[in-house]
Amino acid sequence: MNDVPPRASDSSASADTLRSASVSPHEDARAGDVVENADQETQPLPDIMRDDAMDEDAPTEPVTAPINLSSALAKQAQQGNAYDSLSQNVTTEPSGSQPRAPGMQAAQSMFENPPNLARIRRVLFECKDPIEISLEEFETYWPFIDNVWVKQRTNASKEGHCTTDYYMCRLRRPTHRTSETRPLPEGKRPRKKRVREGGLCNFQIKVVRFDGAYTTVTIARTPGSGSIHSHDLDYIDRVKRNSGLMEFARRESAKGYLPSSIYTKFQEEPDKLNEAGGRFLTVTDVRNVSAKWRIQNPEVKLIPHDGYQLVKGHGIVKSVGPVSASETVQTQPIPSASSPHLPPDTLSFPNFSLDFLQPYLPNHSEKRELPHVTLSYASSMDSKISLLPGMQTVLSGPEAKLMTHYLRSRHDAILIGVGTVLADNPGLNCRLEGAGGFGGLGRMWQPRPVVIDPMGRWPIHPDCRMLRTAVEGKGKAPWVVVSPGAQINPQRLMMLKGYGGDFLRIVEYNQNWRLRWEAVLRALASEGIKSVMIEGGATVLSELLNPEYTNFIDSIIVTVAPTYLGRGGVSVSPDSKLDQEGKPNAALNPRDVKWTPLGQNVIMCGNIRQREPERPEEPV
Ligand SMILES: NC(=O)C1=CN([C@@H]2O[C@H](COP(=O)(O)OP(=O)(O)OC[C@H]3O[C@@H](n4cnc5c(N)ncnc54)[C@H](OP(=O)(O)O)[C@@H]3O)[C@@H](O)[C@H]2O)C=CC1
Ligand SMILES: Nc1nc(O)c(N)c(N[C@@H]2O[C@H](COP(=O)(O)O)[C@@H](O)[C@H]2O)n1
Repeated sequence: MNDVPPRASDSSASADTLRSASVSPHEDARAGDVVENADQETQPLPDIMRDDAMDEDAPTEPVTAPINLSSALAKQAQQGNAYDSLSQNVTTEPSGSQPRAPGMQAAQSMFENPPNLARIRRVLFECKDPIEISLEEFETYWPFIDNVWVKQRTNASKEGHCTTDYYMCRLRRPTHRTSETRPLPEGKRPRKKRVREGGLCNFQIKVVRFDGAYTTVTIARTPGSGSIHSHDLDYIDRVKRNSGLMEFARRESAKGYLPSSIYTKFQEEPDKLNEAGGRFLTVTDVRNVSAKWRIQNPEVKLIPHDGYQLVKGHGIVKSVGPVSASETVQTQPIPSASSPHLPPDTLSFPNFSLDFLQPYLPNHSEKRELPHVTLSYASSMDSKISLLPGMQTVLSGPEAKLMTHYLRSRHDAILIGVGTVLADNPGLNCRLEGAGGFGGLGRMWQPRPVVIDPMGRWPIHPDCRMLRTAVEGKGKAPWVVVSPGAQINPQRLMMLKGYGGDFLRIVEYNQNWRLRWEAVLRALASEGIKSVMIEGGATVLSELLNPEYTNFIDSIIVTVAPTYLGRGGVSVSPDSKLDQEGKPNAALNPRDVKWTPLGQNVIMCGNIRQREPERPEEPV
């Protein structure tokens, strides 16, 4: 694990924050931080309980005791909520199966894929970002993608809690002619095996397993790895079959079925077979699996599946005629591919291009001291973001809403002021299909909500949407930025930590006795946050559009709605500015501006801070 940079928060460089040991090991850490946090996570409860800033005598809130995310999920599983998390889905209805009408017989399917298999195979193939998943998820999905990888070595930590397996893409390893490496038995001809030069793909990953109360597995590219494979997943599926798929074949062989019958049954469900990586499965693959089983069971007479027969010269053919009218069953309308496994609030991934956003988005490979900051909000024609103070107002149409959720997925954190939390009780998660909790693994694509609440005014409790979202595995728990004067009693602190959230205390003020934005951003950077999308509200946005902050703001993405909210509305507007001669001047002019219509809205994108020129990727 030497190649994971230590968290800056472990050094003394970070701002004075309340963050310390996490009660919920898997939720608090960013993917890839597992081992570095390991010691922290097993420490006794933090000293924070004795912090001077705490009001130990303050009345306690009605708290349901510190809650650990995994036990919360287990609790929900017992309650039968099928939509709560991927780990829940793993044990529920498999993907590809269709709803059955009452009384309908179970379909004669030979194999059942785990939910969302195609998408998850792609995620585990691309490894775009480090991903932290439960052991159960790992054991369910890894066999279906193990054909891509060849293990290079394994490292185990001294205490044995952490094991790291290093893998390279199969196409990096050369293959040899059998006859060149091994003498052949007499009379046996060499197999016509295609020789492959090594080094065709420089993709390398590590799989870090951390054994604790809740065992997690983190999958991440290693520093020397290329950023993408030099080929697609189909290419590897053609070269080698994965072991999840072959396990289906092995199980069926062990029931004594003919390889050609097993192969035929696979081919009857081509979508499911493709989903499992079996597009290039051959009858020989199945024969090889069956032959292994036959060595132990030579006496068994192999048979075709029910409803099939072996016809000499034709192979396996269906032996039954069409189903008679009395046997037909009215089925429910077929839902879209994976919808039975997704929460009802899932948003479909935009089917329109969002390429116009690209120049304004964070580039996480860029080395920088402070996070990339994007201001993103929705405004009326008269620059109002809500009808009245404290009133949530919808200004984004459906397309712009999808865009906002996409933007959330592209940032490490989403920041808002306490005024917005009190007005909107927002979820601040990414609800696009494919995000963690919405068909994706772990907390992938889920940003960290950050709330600026200097005085601790937010009466945070388990019913807040942000905490519910975290418990349901649909987002991360919030970090609340407070000043030293905030009254945070220990129960409140422990509750938030129990959900995987935390308080960050900032002790630096500006001349107006407001928290210094630079200190806030530095504290976030020290916690590993590389990009922040600031959504609001009016006070936060108006302040950050002032000249003293333009150096901290990279880009601005405003959704403009075709409506006037009127004078009573809440405006986003920086302070007025005068030029050197004292004449009124524009307060801020974003650069590289692009206007893009999206449904009924227009999206204005612009840069504020001068951008560093993009650096070419370092050679490996
Ligand atoms: N259309 C859109 O895109 C959006 C609309 N909104 C709307 O905006 C409205 C809320 O706006 P608003 O009331 O201005 O609230 P904000 O969300 O801007 O929160 C303001 C509060 O945050 C704290 N704060 C902000 N900056 C600092 C700082 N530098 N130092 C210390 N504290 C700071 C202060 O808390 P304290 O007072 O405790 O000192 C301040 O009063 C709502 O109606 C909401 O619906 C919100 C987001 C997006
Ligand atoms: N982009 C955008 N368009 C609007 O019309 C809005 N009202 C907002 N509001 C912001 O989104 C938050 C709600 O988030 P959830 O849907 O609850 O996750 C709200 O708090 C504002 O920050 N944004």
